[in-house]
Amino acid sequence: MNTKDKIVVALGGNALGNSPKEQLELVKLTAKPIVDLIEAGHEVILAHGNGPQVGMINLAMSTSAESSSHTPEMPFPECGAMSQGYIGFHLQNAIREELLNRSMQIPVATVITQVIVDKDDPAFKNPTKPIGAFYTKEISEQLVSEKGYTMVEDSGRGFRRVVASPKPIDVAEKETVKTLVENGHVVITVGGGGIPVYKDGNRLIGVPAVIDKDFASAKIAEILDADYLIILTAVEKVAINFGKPDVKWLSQMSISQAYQYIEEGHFAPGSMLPKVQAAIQFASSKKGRKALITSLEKAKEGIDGITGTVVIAE
Ligand SMILES: Nc1ncnc2c1ncn2[C@@H]1O[C@H](COP(=O)(O)OP(=O)(O)O)[C@@H](O)[C@H]1O
Ligand SMILES: NC(=O)OP(=O)(O)O
Repeated sequence: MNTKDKIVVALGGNALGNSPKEQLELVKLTAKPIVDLIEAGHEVILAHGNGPQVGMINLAMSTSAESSSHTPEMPFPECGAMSQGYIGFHLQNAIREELLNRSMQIPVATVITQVIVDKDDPAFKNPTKPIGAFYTKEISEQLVSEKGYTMVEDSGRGFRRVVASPKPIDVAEKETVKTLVENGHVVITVGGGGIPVYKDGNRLIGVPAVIDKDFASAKIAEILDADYLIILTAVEKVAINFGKPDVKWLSQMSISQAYQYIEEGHFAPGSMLPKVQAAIQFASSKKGRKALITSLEKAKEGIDGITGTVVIAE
């Protein structure tokens, strides 16, 4: 990595936890590797997931709606907006505090960000994005019959609800984000992949979906002309034969190797597959751009080239 890169960091679920209390504790740890990058002189733009949180918010609202006429059913775009505010609140304060602890006076802000999608995206007819908690097979079957949810098994970790996940086309607040970044602010944007909206003349209209934050992160990284996309998740490296005795952890993948591994089915849909696809998208979008997939704990070592999986154009 060059001494001063523009880096989009996409934070996975393990950076945030599953409750406000857990999140408040975890973001303190999350802030450290982020601030290490800023201290090293890089321009950092943060994106984050919201799968567990948006599922939790939506479920809480729908349960309440049944029991109380005072709580309306909360549509997904509004749930996404709430998740951006809730996560951004904790994350921006943790980063602000870590910066101040290191005597750095750098403004930090979360931009409530809308991401434009195609309202006719075929994804609306085929829900694939896992959200909310993990359930046993029995409870999952109950949720299908009682609530009409679509449920899938998620990477050997249990069953989860899936919702539509259209591809990001553009970021509505991109000029605001650019201006803040150019003026030295640390910006948290496209939280939870951004609030999905489509354009209708001058209006932006919310659609019930959850955009994948890995794709939205690659999109904002391209828009901002970033040098690096870093996807931080729960594993240190990407593997082929994941979960099998002959598992092989990868330090580097060329674009063509990555396509081949996708073809061979090595990356689970809804978890590692979108990360690898987003890494390919960004690394192949312009010469010199690199994507790195590693764990939050190993972020610093990954950035120093010691670990992680780097995706680069040939
Ligand atoms: N081929 C693979 N290599 C590494 N991890 C994989 C692979 N396939 C599936 N996974 C799983 O994908 C998870 C990351 O996806 P997920 O938890 O959905 O991401 P996020 O950090 O964005 O919440 C890993 O922790 C791992 O359990
Ligand atoms: N929106 C989104 O991609 O969230 P996760 O990363 O938590 O799945």
